[in-house]
Amino acid sequence: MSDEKRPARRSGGSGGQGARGGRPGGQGRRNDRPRQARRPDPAQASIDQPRRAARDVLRAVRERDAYANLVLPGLLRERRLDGRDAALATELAYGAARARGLLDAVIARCAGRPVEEIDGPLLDVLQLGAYQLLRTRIAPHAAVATSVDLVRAEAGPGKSGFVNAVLRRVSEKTEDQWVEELAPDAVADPVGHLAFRYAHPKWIAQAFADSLGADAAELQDVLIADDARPAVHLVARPGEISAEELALVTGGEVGPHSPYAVHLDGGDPGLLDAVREGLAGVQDEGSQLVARALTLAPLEGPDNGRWLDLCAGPGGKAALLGALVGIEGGRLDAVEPSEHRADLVRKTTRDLPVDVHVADGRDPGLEGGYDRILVDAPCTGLGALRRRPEARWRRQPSDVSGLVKLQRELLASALQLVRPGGVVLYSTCSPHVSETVAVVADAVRRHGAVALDTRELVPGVPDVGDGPGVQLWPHRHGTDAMFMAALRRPLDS
Ligand SMILES: C[S@@+](CC[C@H](N)C(=O)[O-])C[C@H]1O[C@@H](n2cnc3c(N)ncnc32)[C@H](O)[C@@H]1O
Repeated sequence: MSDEKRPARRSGGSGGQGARGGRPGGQGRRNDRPRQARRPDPAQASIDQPRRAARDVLRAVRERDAYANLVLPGLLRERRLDGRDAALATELAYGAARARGLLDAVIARCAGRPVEEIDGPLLDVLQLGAYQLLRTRIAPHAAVATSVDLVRAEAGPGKSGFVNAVLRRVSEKTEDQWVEELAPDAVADPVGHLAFRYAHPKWIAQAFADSLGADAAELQDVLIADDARPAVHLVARPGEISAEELALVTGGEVGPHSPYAVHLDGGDPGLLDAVREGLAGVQDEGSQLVARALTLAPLEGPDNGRWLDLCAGPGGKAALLGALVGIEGGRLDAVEPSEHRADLVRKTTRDLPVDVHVADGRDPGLEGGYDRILVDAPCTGLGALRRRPEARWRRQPSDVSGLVKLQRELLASALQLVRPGGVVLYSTCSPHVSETVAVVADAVRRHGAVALDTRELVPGVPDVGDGPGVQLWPHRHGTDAMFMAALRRPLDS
């Protein structure tokens, strides 16, 4: 792990000081009485708050299938953690959630048993401790002692002794040494080796390698990019504000690929006036390129301004398409089967010429004859793993086939709803070839759709693959790994 990704060594409190030797007033034997029996000591209570918060996030992910990035902000607010404490809690919770596979392999070796045989609450703390030991500069004695404290407070000294013993073993080697010892051989199984080293399930690393094809040497770069926190991308709403103006008022930088994109260094974009006033939204630059590609695709015959977004929730692309079709005097129909997500589309597209329909895109009950249709299909989301720390461990290879069936059906429906000579743009936030080129090839074969050279629809964007589809990558473009392919319905069909 590079130094800039490590939390700074802390001069006390939550970080570098050992809890045993370094506690304020903590000389000699530790007091083993339950926490509530101790004299309240605000300074001491604050020591473990970030780790408690991180532990509680891991627990929510394990017990309730919660999303770490949705649970953590609420916990930080509720417990009034901010500044360095909030940063530490975030680094530990997200870092441990991402690195789970690697951490579990090390923990299993040190515990002498599979992690499935370790109590869930203990495993949460072990993962947190192992993460600190292997991937941060937090002093080992602090990482171990604070983990022991977390367990002792809840489960008593017997279990904390187990945690102490396992983490001490973990601390005997560096991350590189553990990888050397536990990872599959780099020559015999290069993908398995990189997957282990960069803490990804092998099937996901293999999916990236398959999609990269001849460029699979870049696999390491993709896996590293997946662990980097994505920059905040804003979209300047066409007709409301230009990207240059938006950059000026937000202090951001105009994005390199989309004419609507502005990149911010960080901060909460929801607090920006431009976002609150609806002049701009938060949207990955790759998603902006997808929406724009649909608008640039050449039609046979005139564009009558009837556009359709067949999988619209929560409405990011519908908002961009709605603004663009509005400039031409047209309208967008937006289809979304989930009531809740359809509501989000309504909110995102208010004041735009967009009609939201709660319906199944496979049979939405709309009259055909559309000029342009976007099928931004439900997918595994393997191209946006960096946004959800635990997502890589939640997804299963068995998810793919059900999604592929739905993707094919949605694309077939779109090819029915588009007029002859009109264009369908199929996209996924996954680079898995079963969800991307294979779905498109199936549509060409079965429905006689004509594949257009989609590279021409992302002008100026380099390294998008050999065509006709376009594959974006975080390590090449700074975007999610979005795929897109434009298909035209033949005039004589
Ligand atoms: C990848 S998301 C779309 C993101 C959206 N285009 C945006 O930019 O905000 C896929 C959407 O398809 C919806 N969906 C799932 N099954 C569907 C179906 N049978 N027909 C239409 N949409 C469906 C999901 O609820 C989800 O909102």
